[in-house]
Amino acid sequence: MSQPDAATEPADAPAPTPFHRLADYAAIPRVGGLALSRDGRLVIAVQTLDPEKKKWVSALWEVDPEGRRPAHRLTRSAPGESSPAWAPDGSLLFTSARPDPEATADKNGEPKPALWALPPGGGEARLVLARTGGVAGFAVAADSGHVAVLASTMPGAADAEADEARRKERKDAGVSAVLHESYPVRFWDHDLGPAVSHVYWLGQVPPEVPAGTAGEPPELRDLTPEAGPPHGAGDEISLSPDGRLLARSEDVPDGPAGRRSRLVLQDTATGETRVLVDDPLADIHGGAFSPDGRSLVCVREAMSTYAEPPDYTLLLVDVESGRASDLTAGFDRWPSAPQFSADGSTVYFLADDDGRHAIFRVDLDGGQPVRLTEDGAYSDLQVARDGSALFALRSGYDSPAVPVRVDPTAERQQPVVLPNPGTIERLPGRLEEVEAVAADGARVQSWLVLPEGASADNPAPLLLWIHGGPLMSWNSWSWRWCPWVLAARGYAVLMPNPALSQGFGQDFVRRGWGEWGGAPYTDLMTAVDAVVERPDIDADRTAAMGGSFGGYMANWVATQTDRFRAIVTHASLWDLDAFTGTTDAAYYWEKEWGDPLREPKRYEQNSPHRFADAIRTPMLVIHGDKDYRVPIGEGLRLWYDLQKRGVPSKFLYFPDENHWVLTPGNTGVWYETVIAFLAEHVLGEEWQRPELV
Ligand SMILES: CC(=O)N[C@@H](C)C(=O)N[C@@H](C)C(=O)N[C@@H](C)C(=O)O
Repeated sequence: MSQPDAATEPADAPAPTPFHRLADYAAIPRVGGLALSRDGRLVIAVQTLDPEKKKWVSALWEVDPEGRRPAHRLTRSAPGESSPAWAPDGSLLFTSARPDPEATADKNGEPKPALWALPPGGGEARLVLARTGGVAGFAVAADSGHVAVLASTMPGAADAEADEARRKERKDAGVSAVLHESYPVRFWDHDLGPAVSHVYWLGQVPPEVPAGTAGEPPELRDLTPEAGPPHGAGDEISLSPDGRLLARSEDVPDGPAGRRSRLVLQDTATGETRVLVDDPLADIHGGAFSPDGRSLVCVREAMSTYAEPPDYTLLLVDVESGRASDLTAGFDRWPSAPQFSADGSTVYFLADDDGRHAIFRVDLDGGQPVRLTEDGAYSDLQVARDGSALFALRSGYDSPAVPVRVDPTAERQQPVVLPNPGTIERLPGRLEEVEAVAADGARVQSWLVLPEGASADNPAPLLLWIHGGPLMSWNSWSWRWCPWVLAARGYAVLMPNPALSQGFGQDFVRRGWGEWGGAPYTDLMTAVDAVVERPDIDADRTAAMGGSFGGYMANWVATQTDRFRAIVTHASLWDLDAFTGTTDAAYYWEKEWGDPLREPKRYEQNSPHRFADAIRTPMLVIHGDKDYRVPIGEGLRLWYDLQKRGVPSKFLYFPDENHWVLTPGNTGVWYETVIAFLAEHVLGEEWQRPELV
């Protein structure tokens, strides 16, 4: 079954859906980030293409929480606006690299994000705070309106001037080198050091000065003057409602080359710091204050070991004594992003559950968590101050993220979608949930996207898409890996959640722990075996693809079976030993796999490169040079190993992309190349080399 690619049709012919043409796909508005004010105003961040179509730019839109009026745009600037948060007086704070006569530009000429405020009644936004290294984030105290900011600062710089002078000195001397004395040195897509993040106390947002008057730059007090490499003061902060306390996750050494995080509390008036939760066997993340400021709820991640995967629970912590109790004991899911209810008697949180990322509620006086939402994946959870509603972003394979209103008392509900610019009117096919049973009896849940017209008379070619992580699951919309772009070209897309996937219980994770080539692989094959039995699927025309861990698995699939006609592998792990020493956080992986020199077993049994001779399937290798999570060496070595063996293969290389592909142009050629490669090998069409690569 093959459908014409609208890209080859006359440009003025209407495409049936925005997924048929990559240019239309790139132009769909993308909702991300939601903030609720204390008087119930709701704002979302919406990304759209800039006029040159070179990048996506975010703007803030106001959404009607009652769902009666259409959303309207609040901000407009070329660099865009993001990270919205309301102050109690109704002004809207956000970060933006938009120009301002008084804003400090980065001395390399790149404007950096600064803190801005939109007045309560609307009008012109004004600059609140600019730093040479930019404002990386901020927190607002819910009742008092005090503000703390995160800003990267050069070592030893006592104030903004010294920070700027040190940056200039390096620039003038032509120095970009960093001397490290502790591990790690990189994180996902950026280098660590020499500047590290500090937390500054801004206090109340300074009042607006009359037009034409130069206001004094606000005075900042460094709450973390001792912040040092590699991660400085961290990047997760929250303020108590009265602004008197600041909670943050602080990164500390864990063995000679490892890190873990603990929860610290600071008095914002004196800067005095005390460790609130510190557990040598766990990472402590986040920390949301109760409405009365007396408790905090945070996430405890029991660190993994060679024998056991990590496990997560919610801790309720008494601010005064530091006493912590487990709020979700016995709950066989991994809770995250907790928030107190308006009256402080309940905690709402998110957790992967059975191919969904649902909202849950747990009462402080005991009882098991209750799932509030039926389908979809939720994020950006916000609690209305009067307790009447929850607001969040909801996505799924049926919809990209859109703002929704959720009833805090109802169970397994479908939320009310609020008018917004990101709703998709029509998808090019339909979504089904399917399941299969593995040899050991485990249930393997999958999402199956079917193209329009797939039937027994017209069976669709099948694409197995493998998720990353691996401790994640397919449950939410992804612009990066969108099955509907492939469905619009006639493919059915199978997205299984094999062993190691989250949301199916701890035993399901254990089935694959340290044995990536075992149950995770066989579960995927079980899912494919079940789906190719369907009359609307063409069992002879199949391909497999995945990114990151999904890329590892795509490589592993290539070494284990010739059943697929083509394999696409993006940002993939190829040689597990080489990967472990060069990824940004080696200690994370060594917990599961062991030290490669002392405990080589898991590397030997699971590293795809050791089985390279078995590969017969044509492969498309994709990698970004700036990927510090799965370093480029993995892609280069894989490509060389394929070429050396004469395996039909191509290498789509992105010199300036990282673990993700972030620009519209590169995203376009990513999809175009994948589509062309699949068309050649799966559909038997002639190879069409994408023009621009
Ligand atoms: C510290 C760490 O490595 N964490 C993992 C979640 C991770 O980054 N895994 C990658 C190999 C991966 O698969 N990434 C996923 C999240 C992706 O989709 O890029």
